[in-house]
Amino acid sequence: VAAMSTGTFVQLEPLNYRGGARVEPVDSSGTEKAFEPATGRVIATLQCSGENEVNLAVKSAKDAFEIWRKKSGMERGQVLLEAARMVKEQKDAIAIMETINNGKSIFEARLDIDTSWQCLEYYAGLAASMAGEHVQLPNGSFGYTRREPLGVCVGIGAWNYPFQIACWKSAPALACGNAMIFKPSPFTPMSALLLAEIYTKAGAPPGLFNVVQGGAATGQFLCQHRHVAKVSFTGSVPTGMKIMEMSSKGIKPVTLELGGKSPLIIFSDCDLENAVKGALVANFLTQGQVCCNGTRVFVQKEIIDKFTKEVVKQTQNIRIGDPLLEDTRMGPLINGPHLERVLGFIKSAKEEGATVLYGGEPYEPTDPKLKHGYYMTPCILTNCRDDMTCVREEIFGPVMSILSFKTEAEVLDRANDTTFGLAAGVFTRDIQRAHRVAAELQAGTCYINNYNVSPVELPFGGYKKSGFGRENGRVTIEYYSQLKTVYVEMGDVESPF
Ligand SMILES: NC(=O)C1=CN([C@@H]2O[C@H](COP(=O)(O)OP(=O)(O)OC[C@H]3O[C@@H](n4cnc5c(N)ncnc54)[C@H](O)[C@@H]3O)[C@@H](O)[C@H]2O)C=CC1
Repeated sequence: VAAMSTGTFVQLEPLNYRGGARVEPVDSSGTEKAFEPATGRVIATLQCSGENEVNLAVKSAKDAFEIWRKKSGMERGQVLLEAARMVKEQKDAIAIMETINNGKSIFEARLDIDTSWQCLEYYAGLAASMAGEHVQLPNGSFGYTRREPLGVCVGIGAWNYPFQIACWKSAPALACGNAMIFKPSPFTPMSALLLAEIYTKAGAPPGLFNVVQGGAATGQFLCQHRHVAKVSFTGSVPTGMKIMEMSSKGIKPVTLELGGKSPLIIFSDCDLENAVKGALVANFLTQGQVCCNGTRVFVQKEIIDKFTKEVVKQTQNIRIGDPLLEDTRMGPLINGPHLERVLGFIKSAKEEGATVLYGGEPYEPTDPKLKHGYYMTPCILTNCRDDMTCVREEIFGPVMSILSFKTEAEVLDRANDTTFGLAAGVFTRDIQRAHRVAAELQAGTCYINNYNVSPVELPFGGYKKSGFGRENGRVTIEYYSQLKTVYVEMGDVESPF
């Protein structure tokens, strides 16, 4: 599918997927360009799907749902398991596609594909054991519950983890017996198609997983469609609000995975080497474009100088460049406007009195073919205050803000003083403090002595404005199914009439 080196990929096939095959949309609501961030090349001009195409996709998904909902959990699990096997088998090709379209290093893209097939495997396993309850009632009567699918679900994805988001949404949806229509971000239209092809080859009925390309207009057609039962969204807070509002008109349940400005708290009794590594992992994966990043790094006063020195040293060593090269650890940002936005945050940080200890500049790799890519050096800010823009707002780029604190009570207050609540982290050797702090942090995921590890067995999702509903873990079954109660009368009807 994909060429092996940066600057050579050409998109030839249609980018919508409907009824088990790639198709061109029957109508359009405009066009969007997708780039190769490493070179700035346009690699695809998308036809954004119009209302007719969305209607066809929903119709096709509905047909597949009628077949799929009647399968046993075990049968559904077998298809998911085969799909997981194929993702694993095609890991390199999928990772290359992801790197070309997103810009993250091939090293990281491979890790994303690992969590993707693991997610498929995990829900394949759960599919077979989904069941209701039997409840005994007076006089031999009884009731039972059936865990039933919702119907046609819509997944809307962000551009930072295109393939992984498609898997995290579709695996639990399909395991529960739903069909899914997935709309990738128009910046990253490519890799969801590879997943669609895999599902079909693995034995999913045609239409069970359709891909519809487009931006806001296409997303609205999907959310407003009367035969769509649920929307699962990953993206920004403002768009999340719109999704919820649209879905409310149809009383449709939503899962919202939104942004964050997560705190990472480093106590003086920590293992410093691990804390430094943790801070880098919390800030610089995927060029810092990660929703759960721990971008507010609170460091206890006694160790802040030592910690900062080591963080800067290790940040300087991050190899930036062609993301398809094996030893690259940081690629380009997603596009030009986003790079400008991130650099703008650094400018305002300086104006508000922060010190740039390292990085935060546009970067031009030596390879001439990368000249028009969207690279920057990762940035460490110190002398930050809680009221600065760089500390309050989600930057979604490789920018770490270091803040000093004295006491546990103080840092908890400051860490929780945000409208977001996606994740949080604490580094300490004091086991009681670790759990006490984790219990007090207002966040959907709290890491103790690590950061940004997301095993599929654990639920992931937000508190506060970071959203609600969960992805991964057992609990996600609840978000893709509904419970039917069946009452069974064994005696006669007693009527007051
Ligand atoms: N909590 C999480 O799991 C994650 C959250 N994010 C958040 O996503 C944001 C970055 O992603 P972006 O793609 O820029 O976010 P975005 O909100 O601009 O777009 C997300 C998706 O929504 C679609 N969309 C835009 N307007 C729409 C509308 N009116 N109706 C329906 N769909 C619409 C877009 O085409 C795209 O597919 C960041 O704020 C980040 O924090 C990103 C990744 C993971």
